[in-house]
Amino acid sequence: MLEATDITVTFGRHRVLDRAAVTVSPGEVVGLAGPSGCGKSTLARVLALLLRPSGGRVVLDGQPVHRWRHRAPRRTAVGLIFQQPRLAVDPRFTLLDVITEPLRANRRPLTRAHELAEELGLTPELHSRRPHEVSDGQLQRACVARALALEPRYLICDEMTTMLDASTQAHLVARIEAYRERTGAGVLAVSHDIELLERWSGGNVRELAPTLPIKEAAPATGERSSA
Ligand SMILES: Nc1ncnc2c1ncn2[C@@H]1O[C@H](COP(=O)(O)OP(=O)(O)OP(=O)(O)O)[C@@H](O)[C@H]1O
Repeated sequence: MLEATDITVTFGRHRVLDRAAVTVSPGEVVGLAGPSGCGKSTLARVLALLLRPSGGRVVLDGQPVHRWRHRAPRRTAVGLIFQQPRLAVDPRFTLLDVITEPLRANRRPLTRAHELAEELGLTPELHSRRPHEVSDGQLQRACVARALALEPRYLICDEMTTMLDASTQAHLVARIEAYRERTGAGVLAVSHDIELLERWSGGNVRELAPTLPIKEAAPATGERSSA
């Protein structure tokens, strides 16, 4: 189980999350909805172990996460797919490099990259192209393949299909569903598209409420100006 409880995240004076909570069980799809700016992506990054919260705790399969900077194998337990693939890849990489990167970093057989490319519908002529030579949909397919490469136990899909057409969206959701059914992975799907979340999660959707901005701290009595 991937559990985040009492998560508080503050950027400067802005409290983005205030005791937020979400839990994803193995094999489950959880939808995460909420208005723009309420902190969905921030919570997704906390769950993906990329952002250390100011407060609260994350527990991964019974183990509390303490060492946020440590590149331990548990990092590979949670895969993350971002909304904008162009911001999520090195522009010098070919699509095959994108998929191969986590395999290489974790000393896994690279042959798996070709299988993943095929599963995601990336034909061989696309493998050697760089991000500027492919469509957003083709690049996102490579990013999904990259996220699946190390067979994560949990997958966080942050607005994964927002910018894509309906058929590419359906294809990517179907690939992740096939992966979930085969491996029993848990999925957190973040989106503005409530219909997509309802359909994908079978109605298992959490709504994240926006927090109020932190109020200016009142000056202590003794420090009050005489003006
Ligand atoms: N690294 C950061 N530094 C400062 N502020 C940040 C940072 N990351 C996010 N924020 C702010 O936190 C708030 C929540 O951002 P977040 O991206 O989590 O919202 P969201 O609910 O995913 O929004 P959207 O649905 O529009 O993608 C926003 O006001 C954003 O500007």
